[in-house]
Amino acid sequence: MTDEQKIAVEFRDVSYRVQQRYLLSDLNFSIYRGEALVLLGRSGSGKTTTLKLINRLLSPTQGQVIVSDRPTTAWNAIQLRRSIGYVIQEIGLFPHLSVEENIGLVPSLEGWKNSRLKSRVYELLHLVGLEPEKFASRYPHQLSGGQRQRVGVARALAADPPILLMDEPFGALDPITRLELQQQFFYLQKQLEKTVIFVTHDIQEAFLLASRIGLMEEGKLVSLGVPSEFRQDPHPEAQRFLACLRVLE
Ligand SMILES: Nc1ncnc2c1ncn2[C@@H]1O[C@H](COP(=O)(O)OP(=O)(O)OP(=O)(O)O)[C@@H](O)[C@H]1O
Repeated sequence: MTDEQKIAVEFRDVSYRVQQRYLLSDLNFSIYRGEALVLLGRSGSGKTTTLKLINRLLSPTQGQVIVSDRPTTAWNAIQLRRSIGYVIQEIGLFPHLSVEENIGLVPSLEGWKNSRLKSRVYELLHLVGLEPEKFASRYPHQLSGGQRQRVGVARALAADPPILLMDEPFGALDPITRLELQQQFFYLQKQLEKTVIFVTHDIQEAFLLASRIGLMEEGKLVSLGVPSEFRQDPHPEAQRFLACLRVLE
């Protein structure tokens, strides 16, 4: 594979501003196929805004975000979003749709036949550790937070998108369920070879999941590297995050 073929998403000189305020500036980095890039940063550092530029919920005010070799602005927005799974914290499931209908939503919009759709939904429920017979017909309010997040992951995977965006998907869970989901997700990502961009402010989570960690501070990417490089990074914000890790050790 050439270097270009290895790249799933590329930020080229990207800035994003609202009126005169820059929420993101000078982002230049690539996300490689099959990697789990964790965007780490404190609250308000610009992580969510960066994710939204990938599935074109936002467009750069300067520069380009290239997804699968095309700038997001040249994509049909609907097609682009269907090729990118999106998991966010808590919200996201449609309350009036069953688990089965929630997971099957995108494939059914893509015109999948009922029998194929059902077997896909059941396969995905197995994959995320929920018994299909028990959960397929439930509604979101009949699930625990952890089960809802599993359904959210299954839904994001439904149409087999090559790219997954995950915005603090496990943030609201108790620590034990959280670790369980993180570990399962880690193996799932490796097995399915998805390109994942995962947002968190939790450095422990970053170390658990990341093939590379990108650190954001005030709308800038101030560090990018594999976890062992991050551990050695002298940048003050990296040091502040690493100090949180040491408290836990
Ligand atoms: N539409 C908007 N208009 C103006 N400012 C915005 C808008 N959206 C976000 N912001 C600001 O941009 C900054 C970055 O927000 P963003 O949601 O990307 O941060 P984050 O790192 O994801 O934070 P968190 O971890 O709290 O979710 C914040 O200061 C936020 O208040």
